[in-house]
Amino acid sequence: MKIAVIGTGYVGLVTGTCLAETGNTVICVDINEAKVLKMQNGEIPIYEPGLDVLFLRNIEQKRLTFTTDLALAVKDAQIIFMALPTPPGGDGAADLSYILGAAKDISKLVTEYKVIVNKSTVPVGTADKVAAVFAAHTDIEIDVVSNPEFLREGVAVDDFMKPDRVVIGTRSDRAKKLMGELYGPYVRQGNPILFMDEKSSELTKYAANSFLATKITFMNEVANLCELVGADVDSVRKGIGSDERIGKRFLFPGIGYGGSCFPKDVQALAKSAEENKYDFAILKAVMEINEKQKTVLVEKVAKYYKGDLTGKHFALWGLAFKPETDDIREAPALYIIDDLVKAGATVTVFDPEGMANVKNVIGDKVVYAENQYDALEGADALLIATEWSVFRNPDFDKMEEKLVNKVIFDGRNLYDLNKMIELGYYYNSIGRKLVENGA
Ligand SMILES: NC(=O)C1=CN([C@@H]2O[C@H](COP(=O)(O)OP(=O)(O)OC[C@H]3O[C@@H](n4cnc5c(N)ncnc54)[C@H](O)[C@@H]3O)[C@@H](O)[C@H]2O)C=CC1
Ligand SMILES: O=C(O)[C@H]1O[C@H](OP(=O)(O)OP(=O)(O)OC[C@H]2O[C@@H](n3ccc(=O)[nH]c3=O)[C@H](O)[C@@H]2O)[C@H](O)[C@@H](O)[C@@H]1O
Repeated sequence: MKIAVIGTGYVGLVTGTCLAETGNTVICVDINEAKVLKMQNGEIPIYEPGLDVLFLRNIEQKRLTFTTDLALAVKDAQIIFMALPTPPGGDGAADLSYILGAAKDISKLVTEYKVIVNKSTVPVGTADKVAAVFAAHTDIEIDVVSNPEFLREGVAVDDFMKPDRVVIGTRSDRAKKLMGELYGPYVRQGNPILFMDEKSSELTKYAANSFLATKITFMNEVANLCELVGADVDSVRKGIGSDERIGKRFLFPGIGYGGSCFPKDVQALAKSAEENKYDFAILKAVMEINEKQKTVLVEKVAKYYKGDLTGKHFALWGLAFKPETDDIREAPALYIIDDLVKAGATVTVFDPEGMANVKNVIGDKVVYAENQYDALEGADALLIATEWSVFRNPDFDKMEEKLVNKVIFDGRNLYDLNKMIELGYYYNSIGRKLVENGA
């Protein structure tokens, strides 16, 4: 099939590349000229494991092309995907200006039937709004379909190629048929395509993200309680996760959920409820608790230094909001840096992929180390904000040579408590026993 994808961010580029991989001809459009030029030259603009191989192969086989020319992309496309930003507006509701603006631009270019697919995360009713934009500018028949994306950064290719489910919101049989054909290759293992109406599809996306954010938040609360009562959150996590009704995944406590989606989507769903005069109380609690959770690591640090961090120097491992991505949007590490610097401390950071993006945002607020061990040079303590694999089994001898004190504040529970006792560390993690003085 001939496909156009508008927006080549984390979702658009993965969507375009993976659709090309199953034999479709895909043209991707972006307004960022520098980015498009890069991609035309075979350079991938984001770090996403496994995507580079597919990206290059499909460019080489001429199934995947890039342009800034919307008219060129729209011309032959049977299906047009919009994978555009939906950031929070001033009031927390999703800002639809990218979507509605692109819809208007596309509506002026269509000359025959097309399926317009909204892949961005958008509030209930957006498909109707997009359809209204088209109706205002063209008489050509189109169908607007809601097809939310559930991929996770870091494993996006796998999530797209083998999705748990594909959700397609449309009441048009013609659009249903085309979308069903397009997604056929991705559901061969029996994972379902769930057809539903547009509104249910739009709400499914927000409900999924908000449910997952709630699950994490619940565990963060359990972890905080574990510390107070002397229980171990790892044991509790396994204890409840073995119950299939609860499930093992997304039960890891930490320093608050971050990223470009959970924070904005929970907020947008709460706003949507409010607009419909519904008090979605649990979402308000989730947001409030998550704000608090972002501060727990620095609070532990402050307590250890009796409230005075002036002149202290810290190493921070992990900047990306999660491992295996260079995405730093709403990364807990950024809040930690802010709090430490405000308290008069200095920070040296290391992240395998997120350093360039952080430098663009906060410049020389911190020192950037060449590798994880250099980051420890002269540090009073190490803080861990992201669970990259390279941090899981480090060379503790090397660490000891560089760290001024054997002190670790771990926001991701990477190390075994007995090992920390054996190595003689002060080790403060989330929801687990505090290790100090070899016990
Ligand atoms: N990042 C993720 O893991 C996921 C994101 N989503 C949703 O997908 C949507 C897109 O998210 P991301 O890919 O993360 O965004 P992004 O910010 O990474 O990418 C958006 C891209 O759209 C381009 N763009 C902006 N206006 C344009 C226009 N008028 N024409 C062409 N290109 C334009 C930007 O230059 C940028 O390259 C959002 O609604 C998000 O909530 C859904 C599932 C996963
Ligand atoms: O709509 C989106 O953008 C996407 O949002 C999340 O994906 P993503 O943000 O890439 O990453 P997750 O793995 O979900 O992690 C989100 C945040 O939750 C945190 N988290 C996750 C799992 C866990 O057990 N504990 C925990 O604190 C992570 O550290 C991270 O800060 C969802 O998992 C995807 O299904 C969805 O498509």
